[in-house]
Amino acid sequence: VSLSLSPTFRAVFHSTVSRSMALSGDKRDGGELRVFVDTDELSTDLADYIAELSEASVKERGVFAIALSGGSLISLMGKLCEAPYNKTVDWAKWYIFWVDERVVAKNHVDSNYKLTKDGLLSKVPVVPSHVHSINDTVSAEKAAADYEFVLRQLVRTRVVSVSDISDCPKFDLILLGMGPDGHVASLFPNHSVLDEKKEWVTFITDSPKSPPERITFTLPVINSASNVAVVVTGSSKADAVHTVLDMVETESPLPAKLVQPTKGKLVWFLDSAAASKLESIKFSE
Ligand SMILES: O=C1O[C@H](COP(=O)(O)O)[C@@H](O)[C@H](O)[C@H]1O
Repeated sequence: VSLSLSPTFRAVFHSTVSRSMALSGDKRDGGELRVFVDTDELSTDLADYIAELSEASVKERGVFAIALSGGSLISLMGKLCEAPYNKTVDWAKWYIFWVDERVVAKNHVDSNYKLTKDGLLSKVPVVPSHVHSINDTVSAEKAAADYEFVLRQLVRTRVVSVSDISDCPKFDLILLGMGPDGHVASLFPNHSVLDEKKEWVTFITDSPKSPPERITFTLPVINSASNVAVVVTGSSKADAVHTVLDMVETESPLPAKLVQPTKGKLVWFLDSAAASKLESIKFSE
């Protein structure tokens, strides 16, 4: 696909740049790629995407269980706080979780909870008791165990669905960002946590990105979701995007490449800077 960013092409650009991604060695149809001219257009489509999934899930199950990452994702979700979404989304039916969290106080500048509260949750009418953040008064190990316990209760009562092929929770939507090193959630390259198969929530104390202590959903939980979106912007991530989506051989796969929902739907949202090194997409002025 060769694309140009001419004004007449803009509308076509974000709606038709879609290709089937082969995400593993087998022949599964892997997912959808959406590329946007800029972060503003990406944010608009992301808000639509989340609102549509929320509506479908509330219709089907009566609730919407969504797990959020921190980082740049939260400001990219900002349009949800504006019209029409602030009024049309059924916020009272949302149950909110964190895919990963830094083990710091909830009012600490590094807290993913604080970021989300300031940037999103304080601006829309979510129900406080539906917001499930970690216990910030205990060790990383205990915080992960406590969080998994809470999750197990909510799976038991079906606030969060359960996978029909494993005992894992099946979130209606998991939203991920990706770092320039290819990490997603707090799953970092070459870290043993990538091999965790039994736990739903685990912890690390040696994150290469500060702060060192974090809790994170494991890959089996992420890959059991009904929908997973990976939202990536900026040129600093273009190499990692190319490595993952163009399936460049690496000694060990980048964590983002291991995001392969077993039965769910995967969508990558990229701005043109993040997509700039993709082989099948050429940009010109
Ligand atoms: O440390 C983290 O980084 C990733 C990526 O953040 P971004 O700012 O580069 O988008 C984020 O998804 C994760 O939740 C966070 O803990």
